[in-house]
Amino acid sequence: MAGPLHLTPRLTLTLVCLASIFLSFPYLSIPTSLACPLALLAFLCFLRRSPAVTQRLPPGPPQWPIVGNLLQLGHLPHRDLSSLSQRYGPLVYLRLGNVDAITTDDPSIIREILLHQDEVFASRPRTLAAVHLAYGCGDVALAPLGPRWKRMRRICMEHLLTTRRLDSFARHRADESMHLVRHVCSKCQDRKGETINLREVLGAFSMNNVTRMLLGKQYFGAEAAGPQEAMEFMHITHQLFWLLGVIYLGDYLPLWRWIDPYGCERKMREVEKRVDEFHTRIIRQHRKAREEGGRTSREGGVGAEEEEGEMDFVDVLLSLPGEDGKEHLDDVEIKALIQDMIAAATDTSAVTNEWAMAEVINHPRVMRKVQQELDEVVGHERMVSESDLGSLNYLRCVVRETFRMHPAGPFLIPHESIRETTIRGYYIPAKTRVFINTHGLGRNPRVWEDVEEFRPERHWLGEGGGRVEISHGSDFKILPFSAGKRKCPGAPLGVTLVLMALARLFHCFEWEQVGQADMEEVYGMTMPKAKPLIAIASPRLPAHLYS
Ligand code: HEM
Repeated sequence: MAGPLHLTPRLTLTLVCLASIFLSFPYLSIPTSLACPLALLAFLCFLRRSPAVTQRLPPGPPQWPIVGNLLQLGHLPHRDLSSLSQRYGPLVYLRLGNVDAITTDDPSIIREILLHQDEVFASRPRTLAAVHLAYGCGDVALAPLGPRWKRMRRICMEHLLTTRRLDSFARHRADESMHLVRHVCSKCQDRKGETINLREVLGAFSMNNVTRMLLGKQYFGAEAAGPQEAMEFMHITHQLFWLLGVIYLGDYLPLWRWIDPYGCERKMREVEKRVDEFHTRIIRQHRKAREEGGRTSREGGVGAEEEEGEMDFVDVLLSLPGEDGKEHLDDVEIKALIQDMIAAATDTSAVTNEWAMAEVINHPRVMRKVQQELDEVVGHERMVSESDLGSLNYLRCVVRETFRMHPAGPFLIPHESIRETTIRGYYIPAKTRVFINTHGLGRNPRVWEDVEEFRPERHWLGEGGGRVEISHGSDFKILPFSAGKRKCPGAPLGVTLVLMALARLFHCFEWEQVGQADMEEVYGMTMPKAKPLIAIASPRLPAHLYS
């Protein structure tokens, strides 16, 4: 099939295409002398693809040689894929470099993938970021389907994220909710009218809640671990999120991986090393504390069950037996789980809270209704507590609407098929990458009316309609925590952190927008606002409640 290579129109197109990648893709820039031989080699591979297979694939946009549809993905790929879905239908096929991919924003196709064919589609691609930043895919979130993922997920479900364990941290969460209120209060009382950077405030709230559970430490605030450690921790986690979110060309065109002109893989290795040192230190400190205590749980003469309830996650992991009769889990397994808990829990809830605050502050009508509900359910003589959250149905609609418009994971975490299959008669090859476009789903005009309008009432079940659920329903029209084997195991905790922060902030303060509302997003593993949310707060409850 691949004859002698003249400068045919197709080859010319190929080379033009390569030139445009070098110009347009931030992680590629290679000398032309290297580009040409690579281009020819990749071009031959392209020509060898069987047209018979392509014919049975789902519809999709025409592909460029070598890069396929990579150039169609800009800096907001979820929006680019939505446009393709609107044009080509509910199931779209793409060729991203040498990777087969499908995307969908349609509830029935999503149900097919996550429910009916969960066995086929519940794996993960082995990306370079996952290899470097998740201990060789040895964690839960980025691990391919298999016995190791199953075991690690079971540890999460049976030992870390159980209702009993999460209940045992309720006191810490209550402390952190009060700390959140005081943090904001200090800004509006000392310097009246001072603007508040809600990204910082909400980021610290999520981070402290997670590090208290995980490491037994608060990182920002009164009992903080120390400014240097906190800064280091924040810096590493930011780098980690950024690298996990990057669409790295080396994952799609491995031939060019070694060029890495912007040093992306080098950065991954650097962060990998720093993260590993950080985790090694945490484990060492915990082991030392356990040795000094001379036991596996805290002193004080309480019963073993009660003591175990007070262990932080690292303590729990250190106390678990390992595989094949080993006395303990391997350090690498513990580190991979610590890594997952930090990465999966902090950013998701902080990003959701910032979007919800931005939308509500931008819609004074919604803010009044949220506060009216809080005043009815909680009143003005006490703070909101976790037991109130189930009764705040309008606030729950606000969170649902936030997830519709601003899902924390715009593509969930991309799935991968383990074997070939068909969907609606279309052939889907093995190892196809699956981009379930939750951003596109929430703004799909075939599913929702007035998609750009923030209107929590659309989720209202009516008086006596029961509690508004925040995770997905059987209609798959909204999917904040996914479904099936890979669904988020931290959803109940995530919902509590989101509802609690919002309830406290709207119950305790009036909010005023600073400048123009700005609702632009940036793409990443999570999808934050492009600019941090800045607002002005003033207290609305009696002064003694803030002290
Ligand atoms: C508002 C908060 C949260 C949101 C919106 C969220 C959302 C998600 C989403 C969309 C996924 C990917 C599911 C898929 O690929 O199909 C996921 C996976 C995961 N989440 Fe969450 N999450 C949140 C909070 C948490 C918390 C608090 C924890 C743990 C403490 C957690 C732990 C995990 C883990 C371990 C996975 C990987 C599951 C697997 O691959 O088997 N998440 N989450």
